[in-house]
Amino acid sequence: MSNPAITKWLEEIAAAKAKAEAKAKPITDTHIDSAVKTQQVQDFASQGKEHTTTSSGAAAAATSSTLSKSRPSYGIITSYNLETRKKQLRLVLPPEPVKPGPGECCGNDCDPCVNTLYWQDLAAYKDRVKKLEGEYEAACRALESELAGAISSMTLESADKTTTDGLDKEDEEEDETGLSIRSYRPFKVIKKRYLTETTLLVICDLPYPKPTSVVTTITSRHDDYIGVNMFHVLIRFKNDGQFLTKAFTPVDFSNIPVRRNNRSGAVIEAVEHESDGSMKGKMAFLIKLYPTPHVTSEMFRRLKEYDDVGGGLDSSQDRNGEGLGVLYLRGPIQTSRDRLKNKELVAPISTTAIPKLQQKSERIVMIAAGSGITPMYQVLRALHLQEQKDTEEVATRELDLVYCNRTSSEIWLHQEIKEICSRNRLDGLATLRSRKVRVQHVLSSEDSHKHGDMRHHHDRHDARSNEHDLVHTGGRISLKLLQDTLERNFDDQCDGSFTGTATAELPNTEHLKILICGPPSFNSDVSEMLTKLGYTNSEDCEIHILE
Ligand SMILES: Cc1cc2nc3c(=O)[nH]c(=O)nc-3n(C[C@H](O)[C@H](O)[C@H](O)COP(=O)(O)OP(=O)(O)OC[C@H]3O[C@@H](n4cnc5c(N)ncnc54)[C@H](O)[C@@H]3O)c2cc1C
Repeated sequence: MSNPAITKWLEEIAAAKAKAEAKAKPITDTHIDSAVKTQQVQDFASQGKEHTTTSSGAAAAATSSTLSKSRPSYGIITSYNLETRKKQLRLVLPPEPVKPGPGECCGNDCDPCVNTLYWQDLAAYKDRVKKLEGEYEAACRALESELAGAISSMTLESADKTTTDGLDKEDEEEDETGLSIRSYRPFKVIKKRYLTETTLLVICDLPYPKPTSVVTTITSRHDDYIGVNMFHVLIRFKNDGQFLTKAFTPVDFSNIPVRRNNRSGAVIEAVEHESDGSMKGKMAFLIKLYPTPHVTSEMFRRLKEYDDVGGGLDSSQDRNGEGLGVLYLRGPIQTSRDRLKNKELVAPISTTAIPKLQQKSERIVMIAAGSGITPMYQVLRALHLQEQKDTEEVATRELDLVYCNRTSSEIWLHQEIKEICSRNRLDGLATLRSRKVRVQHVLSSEDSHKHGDMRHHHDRHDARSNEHDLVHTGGRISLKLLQDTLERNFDDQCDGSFTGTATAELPNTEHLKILICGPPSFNSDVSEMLTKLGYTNSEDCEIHILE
């Protein structure tokens, strides 16, 4: 004969278990990529120890009625002890956050930095533990007073709530693209291709963030700050047990119009040719490879495409350390320097400065070297998207790109930049038609015979479009070149659309934004030159060094 009281207890426990499992299911079946799910669980499991406290009854003999074992559960766990035939409560504390190890901070003063995240997590963890302990004490007291009778549904409710609350909150904070700003997650490498000996294209299986999540501000004419659109992603490797963290700026190849008869040299061609469009809109990185020994380059050389590795996705942290088909990413992130400027600039622009700035024509001068083109490309893409949405007449806008490399074979995104800067409509897509665009290439080690002995060699001139690729050979970026660019001192090879002044004085109707991105020595050289030329941060001139 079964004891009706025990039967009732067991029924209540089964009901509570079913309820908890039903609650757990949507979390386990979240939209996040399976790789991400595994990593989440693994993160929890590996990043701290679970602390358990048991109340009432022999814990060893207890048959626990907890949440699904497929996910970690924290909080007050209710179980039924078959030996003592008594209900018991157990407090399972969440894992304590783990202090970032050496190499987990990339040193670029990111926001948020892993160390900041750790201290925030630790403070939140302490609060959570304090709260849980308080609730546990209250639940134990309630249990003692209720021990003779049926379990209070209130207590169970509270236990369930405590157990899932924290996780629900974390889930709400998930970025819908699958990238997380707080933790590293593994993503499959779906394409690895050497574009040249020193340039590697890596595409991961996650969408490039949607314009709404990263480039919203540029779509509003009221927010004139270009910098908010630029972001990078941290890639973390594990090498010989040590973390190696580096920043990379993703490139977006979705909706780039590439002329069918003019595709040579285009990165997008390398991608689309082989993938039937399946790579479009994915997170792509262009990686500059340095000669051996260079640890970061070596990690990328060892990386494989996921399909070549085979087997199921193993989210082990060592997987990418072994060069297998997974990259651990965290982002999107802005550099702190950029962020500070955002704070400084957004406030005045969003209030009284708006009408004033709107009257001014906008000019952007981008000065890049090597892999420093990637954030500039983000700006070009953002402007391109903006123009696709713009239906109204726009104020006069000008854009200059000065791109420095050693040789023409090292130019990244050459064709893409040409296409995006074209005034023509291609495949039904508007490009930067409303801007006057000039692209200048500075090739320090280019064979001077190739382009003749010219400082300003006019490589291409098409009066029907905005494409004016000027090529300067046989020298690095100079004061003269910068001055000519900023003052629009171009010779008559241009189509006449640049008719600016010949003095360093800015026309008071113009708002100038200068963006600089290259190696540290390049950034400081260009900054010094700008100062010499009289260009400093002011109401009419913003200088952004992206580092
Ligand atoms: C916000 C941000 C975005 C970035 N985006 C990109 C990007 O999109 N693509 C990209 O490729 N990089 C990008 N970088 C640079 C990247 O993060 C690395 O810094 C770069 O790959 C150099 O690697 P490292 O820091 O390990 O080099 P380090 O070993 O610290 O060397 C620093 C520099 O020394 C030189 N050097 C070192 N070893 C050698 C060698 N063997 N031969 C020749 N020169 C050498 C190189 O100029 C190198 O950059 C970005 C950096 C930042 C901060």
